[in-house]
Amino acid sequence: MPLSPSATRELLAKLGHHPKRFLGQNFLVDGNIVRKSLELARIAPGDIVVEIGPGLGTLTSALLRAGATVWAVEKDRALHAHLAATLAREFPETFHLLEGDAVEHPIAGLPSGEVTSDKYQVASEASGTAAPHSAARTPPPAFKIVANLPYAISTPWMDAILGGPLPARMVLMLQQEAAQRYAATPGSKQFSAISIFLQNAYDLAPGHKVAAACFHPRPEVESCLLHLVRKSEPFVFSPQAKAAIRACFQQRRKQLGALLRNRLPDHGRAWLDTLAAHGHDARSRPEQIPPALWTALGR
Ligand SMILES: C[S@@+](CC[C@H](N)C(=O)[O-])C[C@H]1O[C@@H](n2cnc3c(N)ncnc32)[C@H](O)[C@@H]1O
Repeated sequence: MPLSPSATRELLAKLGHHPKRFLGQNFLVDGNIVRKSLELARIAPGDIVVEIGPGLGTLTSALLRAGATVWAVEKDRALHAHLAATLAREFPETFHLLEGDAVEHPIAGLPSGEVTSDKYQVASEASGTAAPHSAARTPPPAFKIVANLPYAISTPWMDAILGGPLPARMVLMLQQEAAQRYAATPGSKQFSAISIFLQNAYDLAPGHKVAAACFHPRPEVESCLLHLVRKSEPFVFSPQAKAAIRACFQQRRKQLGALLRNRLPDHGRAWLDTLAAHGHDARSRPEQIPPALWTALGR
């Protein structure tokens, strides 16, 4: 599989394929980054790995050769056809390739029954409550995600992933701006709803900056390899709680009391009481509230 810039250019020429900007087609051409991704993800034979946008198959090939079973979703029809004719033939048992959109298929068609359990209780739609998982239940078989993401879809895709089932570990190539938003702390400009959803489910290791020269063609934005490990007690927000939090951040300079008055059945009173116990009040602004305090919204 291609790794060097020249081998990548040759393969693209042979396929008559011009990288599509709107699909974020910046292919990895650096063996160290591929190795680092597998190392951070602690890939071992028998692992179940989801990959988003396998492209020319550079990461995919390394994952398969390391003995992982890979479930991948690729939107580009021509690249999907190329992978179907090459890697899918070479690894008929362990490579599952889907043509489609990763936002619609966030875990690439991996049967959720194989990895889901009732460990993560997403709140009931009717009650709008969210509950953490019970540690007493049998954990589901772990799966991991390793991907050089198309940057345009990283946040809607991440949002879909955080609805569960939750991968045990994720190693993601992201636009640096997105990585900063995911890891942002309260009070910073980047702190947003996705920071809260993500940080309540995952521990984030400091990201590694990745040079534009590691891709062909070179992206115009900065890239970052982010490593996320699922918390021992991850919290999955209900759709209602997510909507309320997103609405708060759309007017992030407004006071919480005013923002929640018409959003929650009790005008947000119960939640504001919890905040008060932690030194915040109705005049606090959404960007000041730490991620863990938002989990009380749905309880
Ligand atoms: C940054 S490239 C990564 C390619 C390859 N994994 C690599 O590292 O060289 C992103 C890939 O995602 C694919 N892609 C873009 N949007 C997608 C979407 N919505 N769903 C699935 N794949 C998508 C692109 O066609 C491309 O192959």
